[in-house]
Amino acid sequence: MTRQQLVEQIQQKQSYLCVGLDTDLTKIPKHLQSHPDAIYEFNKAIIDATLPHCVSYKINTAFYEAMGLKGWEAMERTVNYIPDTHFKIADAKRGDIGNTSTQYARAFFEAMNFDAVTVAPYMGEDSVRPFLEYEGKWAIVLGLTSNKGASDFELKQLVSSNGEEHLRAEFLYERVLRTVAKWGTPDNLMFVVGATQPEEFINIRSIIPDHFLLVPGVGAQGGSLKDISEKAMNNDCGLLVNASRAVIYASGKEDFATEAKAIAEQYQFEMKSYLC
Ligand SMILES: O=c1ccn([C@@H]2O[C@H](COP(=O)(O)O)[C@@H](O)[C@H]2O)c(=O)[nH]1
Repeated sequence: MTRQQLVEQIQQKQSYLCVGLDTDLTKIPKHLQSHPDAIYEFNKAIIDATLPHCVSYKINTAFYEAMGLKGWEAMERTVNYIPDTHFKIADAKRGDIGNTSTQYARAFFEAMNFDAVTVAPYMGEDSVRPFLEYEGKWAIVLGLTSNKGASDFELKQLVSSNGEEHLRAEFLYERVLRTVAKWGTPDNLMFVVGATQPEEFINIRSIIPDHFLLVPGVGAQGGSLKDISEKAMNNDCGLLVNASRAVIYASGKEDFATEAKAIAEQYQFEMKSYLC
């Protein structure tokens, strides 16, 4: 999906919600757990219910990989079920030497029909580049993540080498944004920014004004949709805000899909107010 198509979807739907399909067999409703295709059946019901309220789905591959072959099959069937109107993200956090990243890119962009893959930037340009070489596909690089451990490396200040002592030394995540932004364009590169890092949103936008941000951390992790929307939206919206557990586990009973729809609709309603 191109940037223009994504922006059109956001405008049409008046939503920048990404529903996270972090589907865990132990957390889905009891009546589905014994179904031979439980994960796929659950995902299908969630997708049918939330489709009008979101523009994207994010499949966190860990939940599927953990189930072995059956999990990979459920992932593939799920991604094929999502219509092409919706932006399909493999949250796989890949990245390796170029020769290996090329195979990861093939796995998600050729063997499977994802629009984007999340990528860890630690191994540098050759590890990210293979994900940027597909027309209409995207790398979503980890910038400032939503977890507590973001302070272990991402929020560490680098020792200044330019002699500008009056300036605060750069955070590692800022260096990542500035450097990685040169490897791609706002048409094939997004960044992950956690909704739990509100004090950094304005700074992030000053460094990468045009890129889309994939924002996990609202809902179960307590981040604020209002904060991210007011501080980091750009002229194209520029945001995909993810909620996984808050939507898919809105109810643990037979009404799970109806309740997921209701939560997705609430997010869409709030998003509408920030878009106008
Ligand atoms: O910084 C990050 C990067 C990725 N994630 C992923 O997003 C979802 C969040 O799930 P919730 O249930 O809405 O909390 C999940 O797949 C994470 O692995 C993140 O949370 N933070």
